[in-house]
Amino acid sequence: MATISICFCPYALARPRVRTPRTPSAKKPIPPNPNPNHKQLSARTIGVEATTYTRLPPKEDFSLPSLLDFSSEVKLSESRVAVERKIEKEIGDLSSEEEEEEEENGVDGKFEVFEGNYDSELEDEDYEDEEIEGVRYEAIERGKDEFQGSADGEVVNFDGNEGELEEEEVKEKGVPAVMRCFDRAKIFVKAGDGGNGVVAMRREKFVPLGGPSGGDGGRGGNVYIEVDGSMNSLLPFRNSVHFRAGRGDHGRGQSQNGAKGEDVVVKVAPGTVIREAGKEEVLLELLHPGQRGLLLPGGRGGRGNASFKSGANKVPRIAENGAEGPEMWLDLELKLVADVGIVGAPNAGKSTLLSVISAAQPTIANYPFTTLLPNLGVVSFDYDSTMVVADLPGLLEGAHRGFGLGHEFLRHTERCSVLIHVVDGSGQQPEFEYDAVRLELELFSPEIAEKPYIVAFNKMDLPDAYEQWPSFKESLQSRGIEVFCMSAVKGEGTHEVISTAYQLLRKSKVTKEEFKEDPVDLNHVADMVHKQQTASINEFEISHDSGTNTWHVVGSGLQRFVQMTNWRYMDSERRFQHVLEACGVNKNLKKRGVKEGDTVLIGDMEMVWHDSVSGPSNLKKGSAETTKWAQFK
Ligand SMILES: Nc1nc2c(ncn2[C@@H]2O[C@H](COP(=O)(O)OP(=O)(O)OP(=O)(O)O)[C@@H](O)[C@H]2O)c(=O)[nH]1
Ligand SMILES: [Mg+2]
Repeated sequence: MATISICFCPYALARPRVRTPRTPSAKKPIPPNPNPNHKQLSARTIGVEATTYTRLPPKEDFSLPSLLDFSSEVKLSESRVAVERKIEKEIGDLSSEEEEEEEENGVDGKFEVFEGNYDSELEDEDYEDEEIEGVRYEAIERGKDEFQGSADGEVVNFDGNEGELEEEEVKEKGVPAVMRCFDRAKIFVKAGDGGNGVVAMRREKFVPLGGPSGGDGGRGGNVYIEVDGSMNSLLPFRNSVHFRAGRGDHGRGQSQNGAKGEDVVVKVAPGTVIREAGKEEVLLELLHPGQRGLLLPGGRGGRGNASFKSGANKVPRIAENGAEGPEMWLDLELKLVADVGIVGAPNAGKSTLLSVISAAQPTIANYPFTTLLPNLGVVSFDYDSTMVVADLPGLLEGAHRGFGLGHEFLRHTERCSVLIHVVDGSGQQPEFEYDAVRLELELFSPEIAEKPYIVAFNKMDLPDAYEQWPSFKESLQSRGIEVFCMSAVKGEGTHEVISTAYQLLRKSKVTKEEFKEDPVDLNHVADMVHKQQTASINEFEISHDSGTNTWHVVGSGLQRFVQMTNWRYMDSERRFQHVLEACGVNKNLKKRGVKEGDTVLIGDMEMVWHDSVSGPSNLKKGSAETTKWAQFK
């Protein structure tokens, strides 16, 4: 008689910035740059008011002793740190250490297995040591842990994988963590495993031969993804990375099925784009608050022995493990959903404008990069006419090469329909400032540059701006650009700016509605996973590693069958042999020339092939060949 061997194998797998003095008396001439192409840094002092920066001074300027002597010199890195600290404080415990890994969702798994009280005659008939014609595999228990899962409730350990991925993550240098995490996140989601089915026999007074009564395991919890209108960043994912749905309860005696595992809902901000980690293809794009989709369906519960009862096998001693819930790492990227985006050089007055036109209270201060993260505000005109406006961090010349901060956030304008370009009218060269920012937008994305926009010439309350306005206006108008003047601080002229933006928005909305797309299916990822889960057991591929005499049988249906086989029960092995025979694995292997002693790998299972010497005459009543096994679903 042939020996069968089955063994389990573990599855592997500062920039410095110069601030000009604020008091007129402290004005210092800006040193000429030796580079003729270098345009003068528009850093100047206007009373106690703003200084607009359109570019960072070249590095060598910082080593000039004359500049180092400035008593009022402030380094950007310092101001950035200060502002960052402030932001971290605002968002509460975000600066605290990384959260401990969540507790594993495993179930203690203390369930009773009822066995016994079955007809001894049946036992003799059904459970004699039978043989099947052809080949057989022998189980070798390689590690206790692998088996423990099926009996005691699995505690699934993902640490290996997670660790690897986290280690691989390359930290972007130069961008503070709070900014990196504002609109990007990497999360791990896992649907719950199904609960195990059990073998139990009904033992009741006056009910002789009660028969099998082992209940099925409960289905694992699902992972849902939902758009939460109150969120406007992905910062919460900085502290919680792992989302695991609950495991289904195991079945119990008296035909009691296990309860379904707890679902988990991952809440994201409107405008979040979801990709599988490391891949380009977009899985989901979530735009509207309240949208909800099923991301990963929970694993099926394993069947208990009551489900295996049939005419030919009245007392089955077999139960399945619950199916493992699917898992994946996801890259989340947020592109804010705002109707209007305010862009411009640092310190131009963008946040001031937002604070005047909406109830938003962004931080406003007379230094560049006050705004480190985009701010959103809602502008209401009437009861039903509102628009969402985003104030973005300032843009510098060279932003596309990584200068300043604004470029990091330009992608948030991708979803805006209209842009308001704020120019600091009191700057030395407002037109140059305008052109520099415009160029950056074009370099970032031609699509953004094509969006309708208006120019708002700000700080008209200052004499310098007032003086420069006529020439600026003339120059831009001659280029066909719509330009407005305003004083954001005083709230003068802002209404014209914002109403024009609203008119443009309405126009673009009308055009967009003409091309309305079909409603999006948010469950398609789950459908894809479900399709994989229900793949036919007959679909598999066999590959051969001639060097090591190893055969790999790959097929998701077959692999799931192997994972759900609970070797603890005596009929499991017979069913296993039967299924491999029935789905054609044995036949295919023989056809491909498998030899005695070769290793066959199916999923996590390692088996040794033995040519059986037994023939058809060895088959006995109740053997795997004659027993009708419940179909594997
Ligand atoms: N006089 C005058 N000052 C203004 C006006 N608008 C803004 N400011 C000042 O300009 C400075 C910068 O304003 P912010 O609104 O923080 O500028 P910002 O464009 O948001 O700057 P970043 O966030 O650093 O890019 C502040 O000191 C404001 O008080 C204005 O219309 N007139
Ligand atoms: Mg700002």
